[in-house]
Amino acid sequence: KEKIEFTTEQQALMRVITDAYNKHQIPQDVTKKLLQDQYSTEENFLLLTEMATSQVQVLVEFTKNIPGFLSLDREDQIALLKGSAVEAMFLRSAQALNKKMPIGHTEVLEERIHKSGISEEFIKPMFNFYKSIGELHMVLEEQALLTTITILTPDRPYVKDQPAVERLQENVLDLLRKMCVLHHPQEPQYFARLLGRLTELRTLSHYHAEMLASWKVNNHKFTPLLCEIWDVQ
Ligand SMILES: Cc1cc(OCc2c(-c3c(Cl)cncc3Cl)noc2C(C)C)ccc1-c1ccc2c(C(=O)O)cn(C)c2c1
Repeated sequence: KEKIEFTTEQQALMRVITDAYNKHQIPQDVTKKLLQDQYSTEENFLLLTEMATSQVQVLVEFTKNIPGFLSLDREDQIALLKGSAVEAMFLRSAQALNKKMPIGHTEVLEERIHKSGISEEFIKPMFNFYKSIGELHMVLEEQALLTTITILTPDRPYVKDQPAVERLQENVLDLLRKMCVLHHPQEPQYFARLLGRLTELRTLSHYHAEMLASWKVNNHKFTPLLCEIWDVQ
């Protein structure tokens, strides 16, 4: 059995990332709206748009706390955020739907996603992904590290200094590998399974581009922040 040891740097990195992940959450007033408003397709779309906009703000704040991120080239920081936003949000919504949300919240949230004008062909892979994340029973630290690894993906479009991003991502990958052995000692393949979800995320983000296009066709409006991060409009 491998004895897991964390270096001082790794312990600091783990604490900074986990604290940031905990600190930046969707505000209660947005989550509360989930239970109040009506269930029309239009109402659901507006609520989801508001959650997505709030989620992007949460994501930007979280990303700024990733050690080394703000030392990257400014344009590369933008390229990483734009390239990873959808994937990080799918991860976060999957984790939200799988965690013990207050009674009834999960069902209401799922219902609103089902009835928001997303066509069936995208609903299926989306909920399959939610299920596959739920089955992993990730601890919070693993969720935070996996989100960080998604953001620090070097081969996003327009990233100029990929090696600089690789160096940051490698530190987080090494830390996640150790965390997986520590929290899932019976499952030697657990780390590989987690990274396999990142491949599924890329597929989902391709579906997402088509989802946005179909919403646009039905003349659905997005917020300026979403238009900017998703290059729509
Ligand atoms: C649940 C959802 C949806 C969402 O985006 C909603 C959307 C998506 C889309 C879709 Cl449906 C699914 N996954 C990712 C995308 Cl990005 N694509 O377009 C839209 C809008 C613009 C219609 C953004 C964010 C959350 C979300 C995340 C975390 C939490 C959370 C917690 O952490 O405790 C509590 N609540 C209520 C959350 C809600």
